[in-house]
Amino acid sequence: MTAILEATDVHKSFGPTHALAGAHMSVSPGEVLAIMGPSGSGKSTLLHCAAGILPADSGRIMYGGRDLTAMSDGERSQLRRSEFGFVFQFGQLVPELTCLENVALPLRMNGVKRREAERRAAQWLERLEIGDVTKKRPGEVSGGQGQRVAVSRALAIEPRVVFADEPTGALDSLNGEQVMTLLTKAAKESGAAVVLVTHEARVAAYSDREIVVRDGKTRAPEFAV
Ligand SMILES: Nc1ncnc2c1ncn2[C@@H]1O[C@H](COP(=O)(O)OP(=O)(O)OP(=O)(O)O)[C@@H](O)[C@H]1O
Repeated sequence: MTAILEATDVHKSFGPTHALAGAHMSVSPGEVLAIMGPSGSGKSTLLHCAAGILPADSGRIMYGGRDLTAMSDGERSQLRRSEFGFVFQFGQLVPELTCLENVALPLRMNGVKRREAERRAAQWLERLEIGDVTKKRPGEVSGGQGQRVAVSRALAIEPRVVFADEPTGALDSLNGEQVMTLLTKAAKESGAAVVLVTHEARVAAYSDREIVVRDGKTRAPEFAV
């Protein structure tokens, strides 16, 4: 299938650190891609560049036929808001809002009216099997429940690509497995592509395909030593 997102020969430095030195990745609709590799190898930097959060120094990032690197900051943030979903390891929920309001927030930012946004948010919380947390604030739910709220929030806008950076990094293995099962199932059902950064093989096992980053360069795992 044609890739929805494709990064080619991406370079990115932070001062003297060459975080990416010729990285490639591509993901198709409905596909779960795992980006693996040791700590500091450049996995998160590749995800951030591919999602248009960080500007690459050079290389090409094509999303649905458009070059992300040629877009204005405004166009890129509009794209992130309306077509990309994000799940990170920590601290992504707004502590003052209820779980329901957290999930409804990206919909509200895309112009959906409050009542409709909260109706859809409640459906997502049900799908992620946490319908009972709607009125609670993030500080009042468990780590596993909080991560499911984060997944609900990422999926609520029905994104075409979900970027997940160590989404289970702060969870025990049972909660981690549940979050990965629900995330990949919900993404598959909606035809979204998933770009998953992890250094754990048991998390990467949920992917359809893996690439490995070493010293800022990517390769398929069979070539990695
Ligand atoms: N904002 C930044 N400023 C300076 N250096 C950075 C920044 N972000 C990343 N780096 C450096 O770039 C390199 C790649 O970092 P990156 O976070 O992409 O690695 P990673 O593979 O995701 O690591 P980890 O698994 O530990 O999260 C590292 O040497 C890191 O220290």
